[in-house]
Amino acid sequence: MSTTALPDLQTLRANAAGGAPNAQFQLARMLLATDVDAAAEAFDLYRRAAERNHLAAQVEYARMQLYGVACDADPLAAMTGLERAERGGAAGAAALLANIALGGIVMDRDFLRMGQRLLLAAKGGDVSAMRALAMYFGGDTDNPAAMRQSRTLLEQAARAGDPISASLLLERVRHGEMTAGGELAAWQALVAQAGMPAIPAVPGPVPVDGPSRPLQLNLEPSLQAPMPQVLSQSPRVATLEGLLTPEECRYVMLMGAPWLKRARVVDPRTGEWLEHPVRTAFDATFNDMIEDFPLRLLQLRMAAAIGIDFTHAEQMVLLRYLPGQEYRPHRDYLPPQTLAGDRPQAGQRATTLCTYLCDVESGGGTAFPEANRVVEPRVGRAVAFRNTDDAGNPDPASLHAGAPVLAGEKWLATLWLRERRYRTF
Ligand SMILES: O=C(O)CCC(=O)C(=O)O
Ligand SMILES: [Fe+2]
Repeated sequence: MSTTALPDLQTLRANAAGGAPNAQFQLARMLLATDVDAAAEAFDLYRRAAERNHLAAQVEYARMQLYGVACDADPLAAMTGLERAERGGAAGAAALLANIALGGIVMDRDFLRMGQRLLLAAKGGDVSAMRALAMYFGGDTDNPAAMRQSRTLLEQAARAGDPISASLLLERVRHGEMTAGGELAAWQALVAQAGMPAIPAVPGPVPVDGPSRPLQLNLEPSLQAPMPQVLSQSPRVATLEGLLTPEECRYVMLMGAPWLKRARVVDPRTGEWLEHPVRTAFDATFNDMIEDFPLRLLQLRMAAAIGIDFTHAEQMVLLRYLPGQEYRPHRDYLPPQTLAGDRPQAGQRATTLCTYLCDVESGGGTAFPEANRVVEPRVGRAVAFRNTDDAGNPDPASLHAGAPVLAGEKWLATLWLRERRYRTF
């Protein structure tokens, strides 16, 4: 990141109009950060700078193409642009390509190549890649070398200004999984400055202090999931214990917390989104821009655990319930108007997977009245249920509710899985 002061807007505009790629890039970035209506202008500026071989502009231009900002989404064009930027040495391009590859739509799900790309990106200073590798190595709590590597990567990302990494380090210290070093105050300052919300305590395993094994970067085993335990056949309900690790739960909460707002529901008669007493929690949607490599990788595991490909998943939703908040009995399948407006070719929300991200002091179970079962929230546990019958028709027996939280907080990640592919990359 450049430490030199940015030129003023007028000078930038003049230089950008004169065709200077760096001015075009900086102006586009400034416009996107300050003016929601300037996306089209920024897109054009990035395109022009990208054509003149400005690497960071190539990455940002491709990002807009990938997410369909100020243009129709074009993942294939994004990939081509990113490969060009990667060849030029853009760390951000390598990280984004690894992200795209996880979808397995426009690129192969080549886990070895993804790992290499993350290493390259992290070496080049990309904080999202550092975080992704830190999460991967941090899963190996009985290998001291892996835990050291994980910590080093998080520290690097925190030094580069990433508040998520700083929060992850602080959570490890908070739960005695790691001793604080001299940078503790810097992490705290970073987290405070970013306004990171507090998350509930989710203690993880304390790393062992034994002999180290050699480090390996093999992402594929990250997809291994616990076996579903069937609770009911009709409606079809199953639970999965330990689908996410405690640190992954923290990760999901930290990534989503800044975006939480009062939840709304679809009016089944009009298809309109409304605030309603039926759902009184706070929610946040992990849109494409938030969905980084670790978030996509853990969704891949969640979907695979119930035999569905990740690409069928709608954007994951984070829910946070305070005492008294609940989600009254409802069904997850979409009314025809809503379905028609949101990728109808993907079909119904055939399956729901809810993963509890923390323990709840009291209350907050997920109730299935037709099955006479209640699933209690437990950190890392998931409950999966079918919303349609075998013929694909909405199944009214899929009725369920999030019971009121009585004490503590309930944080939950919900994945709604369509019958067919929903994602574009
Ligand atoms: O909070 C719960 O336990 C249920 C959540 C739910 O029904 C949903 O997210 O669709
Ligand atoms: Fe639901």
